[in-house]
Amino acid sequence: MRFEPFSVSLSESLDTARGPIDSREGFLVRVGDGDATGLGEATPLPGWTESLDDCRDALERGDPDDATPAARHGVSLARADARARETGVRLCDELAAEGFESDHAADAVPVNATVGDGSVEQTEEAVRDAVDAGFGTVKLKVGAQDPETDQRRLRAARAVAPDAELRADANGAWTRETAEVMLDVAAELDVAYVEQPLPADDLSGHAALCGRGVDVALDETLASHGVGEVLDADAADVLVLKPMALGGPDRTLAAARRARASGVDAVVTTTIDAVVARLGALHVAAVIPDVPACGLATGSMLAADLADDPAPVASGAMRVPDGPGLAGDALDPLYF
Ligand SMILES: O=C(O)CCC(=O)c1ccccc1C(=O)O
Ligand SMILES: [Mg+2]
Repeated sequence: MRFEPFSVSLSESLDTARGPIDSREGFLVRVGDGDATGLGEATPLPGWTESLDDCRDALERGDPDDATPAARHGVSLARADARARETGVRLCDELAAEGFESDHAADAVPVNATVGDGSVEQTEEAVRDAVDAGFGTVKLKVGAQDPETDQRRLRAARAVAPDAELRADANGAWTRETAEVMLDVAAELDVAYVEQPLPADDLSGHAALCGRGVDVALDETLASHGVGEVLDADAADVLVLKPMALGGPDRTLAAARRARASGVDAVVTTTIDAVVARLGALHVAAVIPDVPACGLATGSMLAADLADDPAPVASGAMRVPDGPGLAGDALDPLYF
């Protein structure tokens, strides 16, 4: 296994209730050689994964595990890519063959637009742009400002996007009292789900919010408590699966399977990764039958990427690249 560091900047910072995300640092991971070379990416984001230092240490020692999910993701993705390339199939077909309920992966995945925190006017403009670009689903970052401003932002979004599926992601910012008020407003505006309304550790608080007329999705809680605990606590209607935070494509599909078996839906998103991990997440999403819109439309947030995007967003969806592996020969310059 070989790895090398990279850094990519966002063209505009993504403002969230946990602060802005301005750039992403990580490692490109390679395993094998020749036609059986596989490519992976380890791009840690503290809060969801280990630190950059701990990620590098785990890759250097060659022993990434569940305590270093980004490092494990890099290696697991590279190995799966190598297997797919050796077999001559798309990564998603290789992953499907390894066992979801179907052995058939989709050719395209619906994706949501991601609208960062901002003024009511900025929010309105970004939602309008997303609808004009063909997105059927729009996710708003909320929780950084006062609840009244977020309510105005949600109302403005609904007004300019009457037919869109709206979602809101509070990144754990609210108290239980604020969350109750905000979920009631979200229900009135027919918001599909509110993601991480309460801090990650508040399993019982989230369980109490379920059934208020708007679905509850959990993201950060999965990184700290794991899928089993969340499902056992009936704390979510939807799981937000980030392959980088869960330790790789294999772990992500296992989580999706467990969620579906419990009647809980699963969407796949990125931690705003570079092209390799973004494509990996796209292949994972393609394996989940009838996956709802996923948070994978994050490539356009990067000022520059490691390679041209082989799966650009068009009309609110991403086409899964032809294989073999992640993207056929489109990423050739990154393999060596
Ligand atoms: O889900 C999306 O639309 C994009 C991804 C996203 O919001 C995100 C990106 C980086 C870190 C955290 C998050 C998050 O979902 O909270
Ligand atoms: Mg989230």
